[in-house]
Amino acid sequence: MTTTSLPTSLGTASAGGLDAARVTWAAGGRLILDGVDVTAPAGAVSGLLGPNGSGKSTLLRVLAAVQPPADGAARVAFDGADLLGLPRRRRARLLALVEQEASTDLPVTVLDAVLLGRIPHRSLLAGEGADDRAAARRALATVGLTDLADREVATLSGGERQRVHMARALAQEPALILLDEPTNHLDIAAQLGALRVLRTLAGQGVTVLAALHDLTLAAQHCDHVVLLSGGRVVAAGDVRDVLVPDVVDPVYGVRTDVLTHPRTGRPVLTFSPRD
Ligand SMILES: Nc1ncnc2c1ncn2[C@@H]1O[C@H](COP(=O)(O)OP(=O)(O)OP(=O)(O)O)[C@@H](O)[C@H]1O
Repeated sequence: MTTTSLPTSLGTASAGGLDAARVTWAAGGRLILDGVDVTAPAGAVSGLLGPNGSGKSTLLRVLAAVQPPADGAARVAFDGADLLGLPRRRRARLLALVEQEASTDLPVTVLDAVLLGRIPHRSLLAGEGADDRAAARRALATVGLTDLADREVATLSGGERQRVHMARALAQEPALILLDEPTNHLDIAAQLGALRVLRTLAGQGVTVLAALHDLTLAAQHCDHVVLLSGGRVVAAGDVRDVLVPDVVDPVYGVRTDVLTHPRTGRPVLTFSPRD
């Protein structure tokens, strides 16, 4: 496992944000997450960055209580509540997880798949109501899938499926959304569309934490980033502080040049092999 000892400036979660500390997870006798502290401020888009295998997906799954932390020292607070200790149904009303390889082979229509996001909001024995269908339709419209509502999910392209996952999470109307590579499979316009949806959610006060591989995309669209390497946080904070060669180069084993975006003034990163 790679470990790096770069300066870490942890951002501070504002009230209502995600604030996790000492998150550890192990598998096969190996420490995959090694005491991770991560914050995601409310009303902001936070990016979770790091090389392949650095622990991004694992961290998102532990934060979402899909897999338990390795020990009781972990604390995952959201809006002041102990997220891991909440009853499952209450947690499902608060948080949505959009996974990278969510199962899509069920013989269901796009609309039915998105309606699954409404389950936490329904009483146990009730079927879906008009409110649920309206929320699902809104979510489909937001990701541009209205015309595909009646198609079977199994017949969709990779990018269309990715948008179904996003729509299901939107239909859930969460206060915290965790996304694993939400731009995976998406063309450039669709990537911008997905990031625009996240920005809109943040504008509504939702806490957004998204694992991203594209550092320039993160630099353009994230308010705050957390960089993982070898299961540890090596830096966190404003993109202009974290996405700099001194931090990025040792983590990714590349040479980074940072340019300035002609329209936004934000960093654009280009990479060369390290000689
Ligand atoms: N159940 C498991 N058993 C053994 N090792 C695991 C398990 N789950 C994850 N790992 C290992 O933990 C490490 C972190 O995996 P994870 O999927 O969290 O990384 P990631 O940063 O999301 O990577 P990528 O960018 O490639 O998606 C990897 O080395 C992976 O092989």
